[in-house]
Amino acid sequence: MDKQTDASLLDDRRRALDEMYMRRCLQLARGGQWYAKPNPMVGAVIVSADGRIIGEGYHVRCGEAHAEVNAFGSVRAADERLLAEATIYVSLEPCSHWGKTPPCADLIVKKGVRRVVCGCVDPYAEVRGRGIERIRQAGIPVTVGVLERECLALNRKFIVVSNEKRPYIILKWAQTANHKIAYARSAGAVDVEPLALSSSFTKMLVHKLRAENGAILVGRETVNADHPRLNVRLWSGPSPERLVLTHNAEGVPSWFKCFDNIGAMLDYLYANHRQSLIVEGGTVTLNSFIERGLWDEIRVETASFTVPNGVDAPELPANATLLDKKFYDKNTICQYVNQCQIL
Ligand SMILES: NC(=O)C1=CN([C@@H]2O[C@H](COP(=O)(O)OP(=O)(O)OC[C@H]3O[C@@H](n4cnc5c(N)ncnc54)[C@H](OP(=O)(O)O)[C@@H]3O)[C@@H](O)[C@H]2O)C=CC1
Ligand SMILES: Nc1c(N[C@@H]2O[C@H](COP(=O)(O)O)[C@@H](O)[C@H]2O)[nH]c(=O)[nH]c1=O
Ligand SMILES: [Zn+2]
Repeated sequence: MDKQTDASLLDDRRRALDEMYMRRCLQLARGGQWYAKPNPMVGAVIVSADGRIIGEGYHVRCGEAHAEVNAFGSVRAADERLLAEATIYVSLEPCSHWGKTPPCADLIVKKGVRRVVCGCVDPYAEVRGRGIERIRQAGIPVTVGVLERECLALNRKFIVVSNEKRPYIILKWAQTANHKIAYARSAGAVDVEPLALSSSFTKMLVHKLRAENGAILVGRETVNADHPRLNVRLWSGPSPERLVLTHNAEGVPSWFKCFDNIGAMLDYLYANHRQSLIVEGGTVTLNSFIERGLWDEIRVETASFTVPNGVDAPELPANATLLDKKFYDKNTICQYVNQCQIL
């Protein structure tokens, strides 16, 4: 075996090991999904020279310790001496700024590990490569970009908020097999029965989605037609803030906050630290987001039956890329992402 092959075999082995430990970081990071917001979810593991995980942690709650601090804190006293030869893996670049806690890059340098591996650069303007730079300047090698897509995807809401200064936008609708979202309404008709498209199981998933996102929006016609509650009743967790788009707020129930344009509504959500928004519809409202390219994810539930003469569902935008398709009894739920995004 020549030298070159030897070296590349070693590289392959190291890459595979790096990916394995980074997978554990990603798994740990998800523990922060409820309370880390609006901070990103981050996981870290510390691996001794003989490949044993001697410490691990994740960012549990906004304002409290970062993943790296918790990982170092979990190392047993008997294993402290192994740190000098250890590698720390972190799903996001270690921070370099004083936020609610001190910089993790400084802690890593102080602890004096042998190597640092991070999943992706922190897109947050105050960090964005400065954490990596600080560690390298202290003479510790840093590998960047292990499982990068997964690490970025995990925090896509945080990334959109940081880069676009607006909430992450999920367009969501349920439709019949012939792409109708509601029964047809004749002019002036009131109290047309809402079209039941979700099953009892997928309804539960809808409420889970509500609990995971900061705000939910409908158009005025949907308020008139459905009298929706839009709260979390079939799952546990906080209800999202409820919003309506309309040029005339008169008669809209008081639990809705009304806006007459999308820009002002997004600015309000950003200023109030709402990280994500579900746009429930109807079609006019969904299309006004699609026309402006203002969406990050689309979730479409399709039932197996058809109705004649209903309200047409929006057309999927050309850059919608299928990420996931799941089958639940007779219904399917497709999740699309915006191709223009980092994913
Ligand atoms: N199956 C499903 O998933 C869903 C079905 N539906 C169904 O959809 C039907 C209603 O849909 P549709 O008729 O398309 O109406 P919408 O619910 O989308 O409401 C349209 C109205 O919302 C306001 N609006 C929308 N976009 C903007 C904007 N960019 N700026 C300001 N105001 C805006 C306007 O109100 P105004 O005229 O007051 O200014 C507009 O007339 C209902 O029958 C409902 O049952 C609704 C949601 C989900
Ligand atoms: N009918 C229908 C949906 N309709 C949406 O849900 C709203 C009602 O919410 P709530 O009052 O909280 O139950 C309604 O106004 C419309 O926006 N959604 C779905 O996922 N599947 C369905 O089958
Ligand atoms: Zn940190």
